[in-house]
Amino acid sequence: MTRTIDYSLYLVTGRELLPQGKDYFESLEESLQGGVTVVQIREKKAETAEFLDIALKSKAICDRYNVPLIINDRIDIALAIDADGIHVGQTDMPVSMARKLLPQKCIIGVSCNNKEELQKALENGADYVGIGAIYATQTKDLTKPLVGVRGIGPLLQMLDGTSVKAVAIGGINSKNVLRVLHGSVSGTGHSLDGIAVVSAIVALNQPRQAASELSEILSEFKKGPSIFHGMSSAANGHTTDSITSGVVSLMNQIRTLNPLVHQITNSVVTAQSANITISIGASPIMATAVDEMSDLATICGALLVNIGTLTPPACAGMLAAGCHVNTWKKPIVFDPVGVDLLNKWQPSVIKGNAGELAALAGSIEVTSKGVDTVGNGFEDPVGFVTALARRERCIVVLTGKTDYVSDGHTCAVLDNGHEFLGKMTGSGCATGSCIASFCAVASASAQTEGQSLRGVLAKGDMFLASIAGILVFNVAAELAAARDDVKGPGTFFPALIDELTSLTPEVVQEHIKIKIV
Ligand SMILES: Cc1ncc(COP(=O)(O)OP(=O)(O)O)c(N)n1
Ligand SMILES: Cc1nc(C(=O)O)sc1CCOP(=O)(O)O
Repeated sequence: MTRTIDYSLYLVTGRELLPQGKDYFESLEESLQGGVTVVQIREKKAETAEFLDIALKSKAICDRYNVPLIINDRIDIALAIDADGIHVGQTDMPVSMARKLLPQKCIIGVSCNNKEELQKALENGADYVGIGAIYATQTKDLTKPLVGVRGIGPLLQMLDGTSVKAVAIGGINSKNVLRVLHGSVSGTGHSLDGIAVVSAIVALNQPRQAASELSEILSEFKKGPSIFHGMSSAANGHTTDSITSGVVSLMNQIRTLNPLVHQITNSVVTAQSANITISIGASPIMATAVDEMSDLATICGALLVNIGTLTPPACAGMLAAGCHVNTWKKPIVFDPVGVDLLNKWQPSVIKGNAGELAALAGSIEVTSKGVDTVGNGFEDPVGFVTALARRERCIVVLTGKTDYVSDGHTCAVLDNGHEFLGKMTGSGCATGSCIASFCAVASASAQTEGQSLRGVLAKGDMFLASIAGILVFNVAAELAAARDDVKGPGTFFPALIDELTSLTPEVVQEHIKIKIV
């Protein structure tokens, strides 16, 4: 009978990567102690006798930990040591032939880089697939395009209804593993069965510690709450009353906390967004240089990435900033869309107008002219944002005359605002600054004592924070537009800044127009 394999933490060996002086067998044993669940012996340069010797000794060690052993490419070695299975690449022994040569109990894994290869692996009866390479790697010369985190989901979806398992491989380490796990879930909810690594364990002096850290992240991810690991508490049943009191609480905290909100935004609105951030009680920093991103991630409360007038340095800054901020488990608000960036880091909130979000979703229902949406928007905006939030595994905010906020389960429909906002450039960007500021407050004030944050992408209720950001901005806009000194869009903006500065939670509570669907 085929052995049941736990693919969670799949170690592929690489003797050439061992730190100087580290013994291979000692490293293997330590990684098993750290929580490796399956091992593949990959020897690209060893002669047969040496490969056999290593495989035999490795098998004895794996047996002691009851961990299955797989052999890379070589069926003869797999047979000789009674391995649990083999792993073949696209140019190795075909799966159907390997199946004939190996005992029935042996599992067969195949490397897949794209849909065609995966389809063939399925037809040929593979037991599992290694999807890669996800990121660039120093361990192997790659000949095919990177799959990227966002390329995994569509491949996993092809495994729906089959018993074929999947691991991701290539450049995965303790810093990016959570992004890989989160970002790869398919639209049908199919997740990876595990991750395969070489250098993230083998190249380290402390393989036990490295394996244990990865193992902990994997198990926390598996048992995490269903809604994006704490980014929304809406599934527990938000009502309009609970949202109102949550918004009041965030507003009460923002001026005391005065969170630093790092914003990489387009050049048209930089000063305006910074002033709006100050007026609501947060503190903006509009840095773009890559070198500053690591330090900024330690001190900022949240990051807003707003792609608009993209320049190569700003783009590099966005890439680096997101990775560092993810590491610190702080919120990222993304406005609106750069798929390459989403391969590298995970936003907590995606915010955009109908045209921008349609482009991200690949929908042709709505198009854009410049930054503006053409037409009336989506026929079913609630269904659209809810589905997109589920797919992107974060809060989605659709802005417009009516604003929609969803965490993939609950959708809040917000009807505050004023037509002058549509006549002011960058009002959407300013909403992003407000959302990011309240995300920073929600994150800083999240109660996480006694909870492991290993599997968590960002602390705090980002659903509530997004609603707070929109409400504060839109209620202030209503108050500004109603003032006697405001004659039109020109006098509106300074009045808006004044109203944001003096806005109280009580006034927001009085004006709030919200429906939960
Ligand atoms: C789990 C897993 N996935 C992919 C590979 C790569 O195998 P292959 O394509 O055969 O390339 P080489 O390992 O031969 O370089 C793997 N080994 N394991
Ligand atoms: C062995 C291997 N196969 C890959 C594939 O894409 O099929 S990537 C890879 C190397 C993975 O090493 P590391 O974890 O050090 O990046």
